[in-house]
Amino acid sequence: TRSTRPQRLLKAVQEKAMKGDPQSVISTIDYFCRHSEWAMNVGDEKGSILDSVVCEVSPTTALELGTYCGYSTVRIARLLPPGTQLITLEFNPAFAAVARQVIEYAGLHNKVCLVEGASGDMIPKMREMFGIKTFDFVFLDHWKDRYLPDIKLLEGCQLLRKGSILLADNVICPGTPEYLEYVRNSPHYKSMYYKSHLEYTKVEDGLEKSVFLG
Ligand SMILES: O=C(CSCCNC(=O)c1cc(-c2ccc(F)cc2)cc(O)c1O)c1ccc(O)c(O)c1
Ligand SMILES: [Mg+2]
Repeated sequence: TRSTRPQRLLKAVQEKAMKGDPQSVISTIDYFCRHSEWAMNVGDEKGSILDSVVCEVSPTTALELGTYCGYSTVRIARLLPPGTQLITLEFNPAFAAVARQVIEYAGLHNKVCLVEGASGDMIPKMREMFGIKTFDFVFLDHWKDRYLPDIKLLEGCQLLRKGSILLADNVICPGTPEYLEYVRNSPHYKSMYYKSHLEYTKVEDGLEKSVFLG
């Protein structure tokens, strides 16, 4: 049967990237998505903004919602010091299977814990599963209509603390209107928009960074 796009992306990584070298995994995926097949990774342009926010926050506990092929997982984990933990949640088992191999190929499996499941089910289990008190950093990149319910769930489960940083992908394209309206108008968040482009295209998109004020 025909291979899937994530499988073809993984093959490109295994054939062209340097094993154990996160930057070469990132560059290989970006090249594949620009020159072979577009894929919904955060990409290099928004990825640089993601890098700068991760470096600024230097989180000890981080959560990613929506792993896909593991591209942003590798981007985040490569910047985390030893002893820190990135938990990444993926709903789709086929995506998760590819992501595990991309993360492993980059040599970052000791910093990342990939959990398969729906965010709505898994977020309430985070504390008991991982001994997490609160998340310093959350990257939202999963189903766009899950962004708002999931941050309300994070608040409800006391998994955010004063100063926790949320960074949301695709707030323009495909768009997350309810989420944007909430974080930009809620007294519990201070929000700012980083204008950019949809990965590998000239279409406008951007990242929204929101600080939880408690
Ligand atoms: O990860 C998933 C599956 S949905 C993939 C989300 N991402 C997108 O849909 C996505 C889409 C586009 C895009 C596609 C076509 C266009 F024409 C334009 C833009 C770009 C992106 O950057 C994206 O991130 C998940 C679901 C539930 C869970 O509870 C969970 O934990 C995870
Ligand atoms: Mg995205």
